[in-house]
Amino acid sequence: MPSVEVLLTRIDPDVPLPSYARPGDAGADLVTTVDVIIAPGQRVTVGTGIAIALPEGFAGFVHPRSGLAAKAGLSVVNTPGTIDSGYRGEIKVCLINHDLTTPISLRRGDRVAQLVVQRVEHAVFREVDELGESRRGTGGYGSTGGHQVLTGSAGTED
Ligand SMILES: O=c1ccn([C@H]2C[C@H](O)[C@@H](COP(=O)(O)OP(=O)(O)OP(=O)(O)O)O2)c(=O)[nH]1
Ligand SMILES: [Mg+2]
Repeated sequence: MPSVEVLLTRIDPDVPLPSYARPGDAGADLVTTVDVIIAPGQRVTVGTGIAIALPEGFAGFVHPRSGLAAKAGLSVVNTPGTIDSGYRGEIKVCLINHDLTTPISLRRGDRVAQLVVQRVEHAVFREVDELGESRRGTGGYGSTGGHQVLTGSAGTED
């Protein structure tokens, strides 16, 4: 796995640094600095205890962890959260409990999300009269099929 040095300071000196659980992992796990109970449907923003300085041309993306998502319904409201290279504040995670009935109890130090560091580029937006043709054209939102239409539909019509 290629690597990039990311400068880091600990806002909270007692929480572990972000770490990759396995050698090929894309995401470094982030912990909550606070104990919190998230009621069904509720959201809460927690600190991770760290601040970073990403090199120019990189961004961090805060993703949920699939295990907690599947087992408990825990996710990130703005998934993935975007950490700009110029941001020097504490990385925070806006967690949500998607479970309809059961609260989620988190303890300080629990790994609640994961940070994926990626190269990014700025687009130079150039307005033109027409866009080039493509096989997909304007088709989207299920235009290729592959799913059953469920009852109680909400969303776009086809
Ligand atoms: O999950 C997240 C998302 C964002 N941030 C921090 C880092 C990011 O660089 C900054 C701004 O994020 P974003 O651009 O998504 O939020 P905004 O609502 O557009 O705020 P701003 O007006 O400050 O850009 O907030 C986090 O700590 N956690
Ligand atoms: Mg912004």
